[in-house]
Parts: sequence; structure tokens; C-alpha cells
Amino acid sequence: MWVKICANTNLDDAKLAAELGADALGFVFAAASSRRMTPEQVAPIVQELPESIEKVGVFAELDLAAIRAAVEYAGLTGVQLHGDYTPELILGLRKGLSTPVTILQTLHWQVTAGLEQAEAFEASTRRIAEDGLAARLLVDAKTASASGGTGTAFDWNLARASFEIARRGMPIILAGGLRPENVAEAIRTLRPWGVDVASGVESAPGKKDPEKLQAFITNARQAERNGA
Ligand SMILES: O=C(O)c1ccccc1NCC(=O)[C@H](O)[C@H](O)COP(=O)(O)O
Repeated sequence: MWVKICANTNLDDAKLAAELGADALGFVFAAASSRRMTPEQVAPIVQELPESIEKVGVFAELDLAAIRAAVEYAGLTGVQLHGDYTPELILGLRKGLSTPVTILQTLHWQVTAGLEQAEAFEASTRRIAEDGLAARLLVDAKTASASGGTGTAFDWNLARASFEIARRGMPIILAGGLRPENVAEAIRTLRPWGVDVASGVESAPGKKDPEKLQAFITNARQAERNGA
């Protein structure tokens, strides 16, 4: 089970998550985030991390020059797109980078909507897989006020059939309201390729809790071993 610890804001948290076995660390550059980081803040953290761990920048704005500058300056290996990025924009982004990055395309599942969103969701997953521009799909919870770092889970049972369809196209990462206590159930229900967490492993906004980090990673890997 691939595990990404997102919204890191300091070196101690990032190093601990790496030591505990996270596969990827996320740094949020989106303007709407309370854990927003700048390339100048992220670069020295990235330099201290093992080469093998993925360093993913989370972006919501469509300013490609700013994304490219952050990738190059901070040494990111992945880009997570949270906004309305067309295939043309993604192609433009890829072309302008000096080294290739892994692209994670985010799709949202609205926590307040019901099954009626499934059709549009499935059509989007098909299109993203056919475009072939993103390596992975990250499905996150969207609330009325935020589209990332919400700490809110969507109804996994409602999304079950859509995930079965989406997984045929590309690896799916589940995000939104995951915590050490519910990550195993989430994995059993939706069988994602990976999981992503931000607020569920924090002790305070922007500060990770070592025990929660450890428990989250252990429980996710255990759920996979148990045959989720
Ligand atoms: O984390 C944020 O503050 C954030 C703000 C705006 C866009 C994206 C953001 N985070 C992206 C992530 O990958 C989070 O890990 C994901 O949304 C899950 O967050 P949480 O529900 O707090 O675990």
C-alpha cells in the first residue's frame, strides 16, 4: 500500500514520516491552504530527505510558470493537480520542465452529494485514463468550503462501484478524512492502490503527531496484508 503524508510544513515532521516508511510526502502550494508553503521553505526540507521518497507539490492554481518554478526550485518529483487542469495545460506543464515529474490528477467526491455524482465521476476517470497524462488519480473529499485538507471523509460505500470502474484505468489514491482508526476500513471498502492523509495525523494544524503517523502507516500496511 502506497502511503502519502501530505501538508508537511517542517523538516522534523517530514523526516519522521520518511523514517516511518511513507512512500511520498506532500507540500501544499495552494493559496487556499492554511498549511501553504513556498518553494523557498520546501527546498531545504527536500534536500534532507532520502532520494527514494517521492516529494509531491500540491497545486490548485492554473499558473503553470509558478508550478514549474516551484518544481525546479524545491526539487519536487511529483505534482498533484487540484484544480481544473485541461489536457492542454498538463501537456504545457510537462513540456516546460527540465526533468519529468509524476503527475497525480485529483478528482473530487462531494461529501454532500449522493450517488448521482457517480456518472460524471466515472466519465472523468475514463477521460483522465485515456488522456494518459496523469500517472495516478487521487480521489479527495470536497466540502462546501474546501477541496483539500478537509479532514472529512465521503461515503465510501456510495463510491464503491465507481472505484471498481476507475481502478481499471489507473492507480487510485484515496484521500479525505482518513485517520489511523478508519484507514483499514477505507482500504477494505474501496481497495485503493494508495492512501493520502493530511489532518488525520496532526496534533495541531500544521504539526504532525508521531503516534498518529506511526499508527496510520502501520494500519494501512496491515490492512493490505490482511487482503483488503
Ligand atoms: O491540505 C490542504 O490544506 C489542502 C488545501 C487545498 C488543496 C489541497 C490540500 N491538500 C491536499 C491533500 O493531498 C490532502 O492530503 C488531502 O486533501 C486530504 O486531506 P485530509 O482530509 O486533511 O486528510
